[in-house]
Parts: sequence; C-alpha cells; structure tokens
Amino acid sequence: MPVPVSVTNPNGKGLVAAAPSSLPTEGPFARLKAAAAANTANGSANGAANGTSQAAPMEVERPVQQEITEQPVASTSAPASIEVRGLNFAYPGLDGRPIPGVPPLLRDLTFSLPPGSTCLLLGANGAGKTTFMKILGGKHMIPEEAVRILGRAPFHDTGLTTSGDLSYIGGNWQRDIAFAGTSIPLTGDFPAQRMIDSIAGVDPERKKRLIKVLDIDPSWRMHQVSDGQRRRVQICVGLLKPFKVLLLDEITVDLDVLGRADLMRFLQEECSSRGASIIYATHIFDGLEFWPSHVAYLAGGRLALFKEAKHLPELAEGRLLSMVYGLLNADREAQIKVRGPVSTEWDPSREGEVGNFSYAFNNGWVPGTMNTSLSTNAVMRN
Ligand SMILES: Nc1ncnc2c1ncn2[C@@H]1O[C@H](COP(=O)(O)OP(=O)(O)OP(=O)(O)O)[C@@H](O)[C@H]1O
Repeated sequence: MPVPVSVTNPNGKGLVAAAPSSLPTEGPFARLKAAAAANTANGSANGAANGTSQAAPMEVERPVQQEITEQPVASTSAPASIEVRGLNFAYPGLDGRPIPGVPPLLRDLTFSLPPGSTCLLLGANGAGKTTFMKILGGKHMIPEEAVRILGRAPFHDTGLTTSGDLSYIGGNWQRDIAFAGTSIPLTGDFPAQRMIDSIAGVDPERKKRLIKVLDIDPSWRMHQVSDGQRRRVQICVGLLKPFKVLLLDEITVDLDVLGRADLMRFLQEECSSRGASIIYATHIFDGLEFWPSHVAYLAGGRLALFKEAKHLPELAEGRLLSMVYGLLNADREAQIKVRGPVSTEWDPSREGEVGNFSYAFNNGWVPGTMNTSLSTNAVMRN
C-alpha cells in the first residue's frame, strides 16, 4: 500500500523539510536532509534569490492552479543518454492495427536527457507514462530512429537490456502461467537469496550493498513475504547490474517511508558517482524534492513541461506536491474544455470501435487482458 501523503507529509512541505525537528540526527532521514540542503545550496538559485529555503517556516499551502505550456527541451552540450525524436505511438486494436479515429497516445514527442540525470516523470492516470517507459525500455516496437538509449535503439538492439546497461523495473513481479492464469505473483517456496543469486556476473560488494540498502533478509521465503518485501527483492534483482540507464515505473509504491528514503538516496548516488541516468514515474511525491535533476510532465501525448529542477523554485521551497496538484488541475480542465465532460452513461454506439473485420495478423492477444503474449508489433507510423 502506498503511504498516504497526509501521514508522512501533513503540511505539504515534503518529508525532507519535515525532518529537522522530529527525526534522529543519524540514519536515512538525516542523510536525506543533508542531501536536500546541499542540493538547495548548489542548484536553487531561484530559491536563494527570493529568500526561500528548506528551513523556512512551514505554512499550509493552498495548491496553485498552473498553466500547462509547452517547454523547450533542456539544452546540454553532453551527448544524451536518452534521446527521443518525434515519437508517435498508438496501441493497436484487436486486429493489430491502430484504431481508426483514435488519436495516438504519444504525439511527436521529443525529449533528451544528459548522463547523470535523475528525471521525475509526472502525469495524470492514463497520460501514457507507463507506455512511454516501456517504449524507452524496448518493450514496444517503434521506428529505430525515434528513440536512442546510449545511442542505440532499445527495441531492435537487444544487447542493451541483456548487458544490463538498460534496466526497466515496473509493474508487479508476476508472470503468465499456462493453465493457471495471467499475472500470477511470483510466490514459489524458495529463499530471496536464490532469486538474487540467479543473476549471474554480479559484483559481490554491490550485491551486499543492495541487500543492506533494501533491508532484505536473504532467508525470506518468497511465498510468505508481504507485497512490500516482495517488491524489495524485485528492486534488488533489477539493480544488481550497474545500469547506465534505469527506468523505474512506480516501483516504490509498496515500500515504507524508510525503505523509500534509502533507495532514493542510493539511486541518486548511482547517478552522481557513475553518470548513470534514471527516469522515475511516480504518484508519490513526499520527500522527493531533493531528488530530481529534471522534471517532466506528460499530458495530451506530449511533454507539457520539461525543466531542469534548478529552474523550478517549487522544489527548493519543498512544494512539489502543490506544484503537481496545480499541473493536474490545469491538465484536467484543458481536457474537459477539448472533449467536454465524460459521460457516466454506457454508450452502445461505441461498442466494436475496432472497425470492420479483417484477418488478425497479431494472434498473440491474451483474452480478457490488455496484454499480448507477443511483443506489441503494430505501431503508428506516419
Ligand atoms: N495494452 C494496452 N492496449 C491498449 N491500450 C492500452 C494498453 N495499455 C495501456 N493502454 C491505454 O493507454 C493509456 C495510457 O496508459 P498508461 O498505463 O501508459 O498510463 P499511465 O500514465 O502510466 O497511467 P497511471 O498513472 O494510471 O499508471 C490508457 O488510456 C490505457 O487505457
């Protein structure tokens, strides 16, 4: 279960800002606080200019309504570790082709991140964050030139993922098992250590460090662990290889506050010390102000906002949550303006939107689910 924001962050200022009076001087919160202070001192020219800081008195903030406008891609001279150029993507209908009349989910999306970046990916439910992350992770076929990870095409160049250079961690740890069902949680009776040891060629020191950071008991039996404990083992396995690009899709959802704080600090160190890059899609914002170097907001199939964190004074001021609230509000109102309010009535005329019958050329759809047992092999091409 996610930790409710109201529990960890009752005043809307973030876990980091809430730390000084109530938390011990040692341990992950103290280190988070120090990291946030250093971040503020280094990067938040805006915060300094208008006299705000993490230590400023906390008043309860009314979320602000923000205007969503297209932002220029952050410019940098370093070669990008993640580069997206004019990406279009639409999920296919049952016949494997884009559904006529349904606009692409991602439209002419352009985006670039330099090495060492920690990018927070935000957006409303259904905005396309998971889809975008899966595309970056090489799980959907798209034109080769549309996405480059470390200069390579993630779908076509499978060496990117098999080498561990590109790592995607998302969704629940589950698999489809014939005659049992789809999305079955991994619950065999074997110890966590065996799952972790199943990844070959791992530096033993890194393994030990991750087990410690994620507070894993190697003797946990995987069929008896809680959701959060299973998630810790899943994250550990996903991080064992020293990735160069890491895509995290809401994986901290089951972690307790301490576990999340330790993990986020570990990930930030990975980027600053090794030049790795991370995109992290989440709906849990408390305590994250210190973490991103970039913030991206996905709406209407495009990046409606993409900025370096140092240009977002809300972060230095510990107001990430209220910033996101404002963006979501503006997004919803813009959508209502365009398509009107969503009908609460079932509309029989929308049945069978797939269109006229044609012979299916993707026969891998799993009945009753949104997944295909094949990699999605039909894409929107202009
Ligand atoms: N396999 C699929 N087939 C068809 N449509 C899909 C499929 N997966 C997702 N979609 C649709 O694509 C849209 C974006 O979904 P996606 O999961 O990428 O959103 P998201 O931003 O990650 O949402 P959330 O914040 O709820 O996780 C949704 O409208 C969803 O219904």
